[in-house]
Amino acid sequence: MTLLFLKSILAPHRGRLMLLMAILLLESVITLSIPWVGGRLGGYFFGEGQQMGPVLLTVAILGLLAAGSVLRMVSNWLSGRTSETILAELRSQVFAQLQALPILWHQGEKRGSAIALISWDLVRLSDFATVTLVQLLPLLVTAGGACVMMLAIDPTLALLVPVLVPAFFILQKLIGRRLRGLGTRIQKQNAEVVAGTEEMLDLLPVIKSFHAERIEQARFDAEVSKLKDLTLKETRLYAFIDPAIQFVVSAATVVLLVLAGQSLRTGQLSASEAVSFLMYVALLVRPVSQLASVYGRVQTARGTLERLQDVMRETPENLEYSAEALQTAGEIAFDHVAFSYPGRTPALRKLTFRIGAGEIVALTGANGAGKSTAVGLLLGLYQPDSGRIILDGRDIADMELGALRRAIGYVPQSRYLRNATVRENIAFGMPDAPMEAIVKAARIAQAHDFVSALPEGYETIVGDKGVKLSGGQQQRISLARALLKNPPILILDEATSMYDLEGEAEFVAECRAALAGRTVILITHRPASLEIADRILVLENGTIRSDAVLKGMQT
Ligand SMILES: Nc1ncnc2c1ncn2[C@@H]1O[C@H](COP(=O)(O)OP(=O)(O)OP(=O)(O)O)[C@@H](O)[C@H]1O
Repeated sequence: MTLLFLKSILAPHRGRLMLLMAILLLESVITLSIPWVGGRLGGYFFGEGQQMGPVLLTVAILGLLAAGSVLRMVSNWLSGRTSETILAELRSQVFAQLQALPILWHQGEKRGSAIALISWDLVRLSDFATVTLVQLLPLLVTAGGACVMMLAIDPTLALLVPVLVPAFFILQKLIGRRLRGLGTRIQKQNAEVVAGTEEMLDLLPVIKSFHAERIEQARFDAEVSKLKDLTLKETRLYAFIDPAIQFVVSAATVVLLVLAGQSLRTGQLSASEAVSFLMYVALLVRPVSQLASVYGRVQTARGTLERLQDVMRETPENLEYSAEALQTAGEIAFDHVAFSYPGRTPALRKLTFRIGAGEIVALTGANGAGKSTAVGLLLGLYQPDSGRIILDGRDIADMELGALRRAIGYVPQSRYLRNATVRENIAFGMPDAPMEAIVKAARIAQAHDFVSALPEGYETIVGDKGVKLSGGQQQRISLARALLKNPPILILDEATSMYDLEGEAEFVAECRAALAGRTVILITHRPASLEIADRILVLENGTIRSDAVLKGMQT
């Protein structure tokens, strides 16, 4: 299962990986030929007659070594390049998938795990593919080739094989069993550490004001300590693998040395064969040790692959849309809509109301009454458990999600600003918006005056999440952003809750003209904002408590 998934990830890079493997295989063949030539040279010094003279043999060895080095340079470069390409592609795919996954999926996820996946886990995975996986066959060829050559030189070596192979296998099994699962646990714990850091940065003003640094530090240190313990477990295993394998291989080397010495003494082996044999023994040590760590790395990579697979196999939202689908008059109807968040009591209960095209409706009610949830359903962020939401006579479930969202301008309760200029924040999702339109939207949202007074006006950087602006200023920019989109439907979720009274009054005064011809849902508790509305819908406990038409307002 994981193997198939790995295959699908690597499929686009098969050509490069194959080329890399071919170069490594060639390098293995060259490596394998060196002891053979070395044997001839050694034999010469022991007085054996050789077809080639010592100079030629030395040149041949140097030539082979140089060719090996050149191949290694090429393979290093190609492996690095392929690794970076795979990493960039995987990061892009995971980012796209994370953006397309429903909000509810993200809410069910551990904080920080997505960041850990993109920043850390994927690096391990691309390294695994381009180093560990690609090296596997060349390593086997080098190790196997050395064994075959040794067997050809001295078949008594065959006696060792039944002893060594099971020993190696048992060692691998023992370690592999322990490493399995450890990779996944390390990956999860790493996500906790990332999440802790992220949360601390988010909460820093609160942490400082509550003087909670020590408590937060202790909480973070506990997570780091857990990660350290897990990583140490892994390090201990790797620390054990290498020397253990080295010991097995060295012990075998000693036995082989004795066998070779014995054979040389009895004349079964010629001097050149003995030298070649010893060089093959020496050659065997590195690939066998590396093969041992390949096994460990496979086990840890499995954890990362499973995590990646979990994310990638989730069904993303379909955000494709055609331009024509954007046309809407803006008549909205909720028809017996029910919805519960996972594991919670119903947030909406048979919610039924209608908003005419071009109407301005205030949605009000106590905290937790379900106002934001209703809006979330209209935006297609969540799907109703039962009932229908109808836009211009069509169930939104049958509409293209992208088209639906393009038709709605939404100012959420939280102010989502990015660390960019005021202009870029207002032109969010519309990077080519003309400056006049940006200024016009800012004027209606009562943002223009304060923005103009900023040191660099519309080019002023607002800081992370808009931290260099006041709450009300951030809110004005969020509102300007939604107005710039010029959507047929506008949803303002407490969009003016942080406006000062004057700013709100000015917005309200300009609002009627600015919002004319649009369907507007205002979620608000503020009397001034309620004044803009043609109708007030009061929500209580997930359903409509009252639906009042404000006659005086209908002009
Ligand atoms: N992501 C969520 N997961 C689980 N429950 C949620 C989630 N968001 C809201 N709820 C619950 O759903 C109910 C409705 O919440 P909602 O945010 O829609 O209320 P609201 O009317 O917008 O409140 P407020 O005036 O405080 O903004 C509440 O009981 C709330 O606890």
